[in-house]
Amino acid sequence: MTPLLEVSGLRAGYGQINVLWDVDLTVEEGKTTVIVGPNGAGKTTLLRTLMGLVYASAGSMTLHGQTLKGGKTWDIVERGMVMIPEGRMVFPDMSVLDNLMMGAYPRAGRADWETRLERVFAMFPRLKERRGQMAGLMSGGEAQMLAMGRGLMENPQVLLIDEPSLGLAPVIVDEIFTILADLKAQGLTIVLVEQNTSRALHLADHVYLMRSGKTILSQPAAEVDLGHLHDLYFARDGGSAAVG
Ligand SMILES: Nc1ncnc2c1ncn2[C@@H]1O[C@H](COP(=O)(O)OP(=O)(O)OP(=O)(O)O)[C@@H](O)[C@H]1O
Repeated sequence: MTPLLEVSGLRAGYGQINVLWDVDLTVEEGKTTVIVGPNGAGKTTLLRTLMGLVYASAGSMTLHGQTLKGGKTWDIVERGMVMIPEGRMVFPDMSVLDNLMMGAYPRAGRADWETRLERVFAMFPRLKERRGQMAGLMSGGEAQMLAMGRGLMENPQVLLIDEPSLGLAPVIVDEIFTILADLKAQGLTIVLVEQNTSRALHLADHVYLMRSGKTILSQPAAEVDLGHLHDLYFARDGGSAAVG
């Protein structure tokens, strides 16, 4: 069976700086793929390249067997792939409800948006309570939930989510991971970038470790030896970016 998302020999970067070096990644439908790796390994760059936000200079990336290369972000969202970026990028001067409705603008998000809004409110009751509040006034955890809710309003088949637990209190992290587990149980395909390795491993079907712009380990989650993963994670080596 063709994987839902397949990346092979991917190179990408910013201007003259190459960050990703021959990255390979296979994401099976309905599975949760977790990407871990130290700061600067290129995890965010990989997600941004998949979404057409960073230029891919070599290699291939396909969604449902069709190339993503050269695709516009808007079109990639229409094709069912949605990214929830790191840093809870919400529109601070818009209400919670208007932020959520931004997710209903792409064509993929327009059909049945009322049903999806109800589902998002059921998943995140706090967003329902605060639907009239300006998003800029929300706590970090609420803003993360809003960013996730907006992504879900886009009706994704594949959800790319970048460090959702970053800087949040443990109790909020628990909530976020419970929601991710629910989404997984509903059959959503998830690609999760996370520094909280042990939490992420509980959710994962497959794990990739990235270092210095390369995927240096690819393993079914059930086979991952956490000690070995940590050794690879913290091993000393050179920098992550090079002029290429
Ligand atoms: N807009 C940019 N312009 C130039 N270099 C960038 C840009 N964004 C990221 N980089 C560089 O690309 C490399 C990989 O960064 P990236 O954010 O992808 O790593 P990461 O694994 O997601 O790290 P973190 O866990 O800290 O978020 C870093 O060396 C970073 O400085």
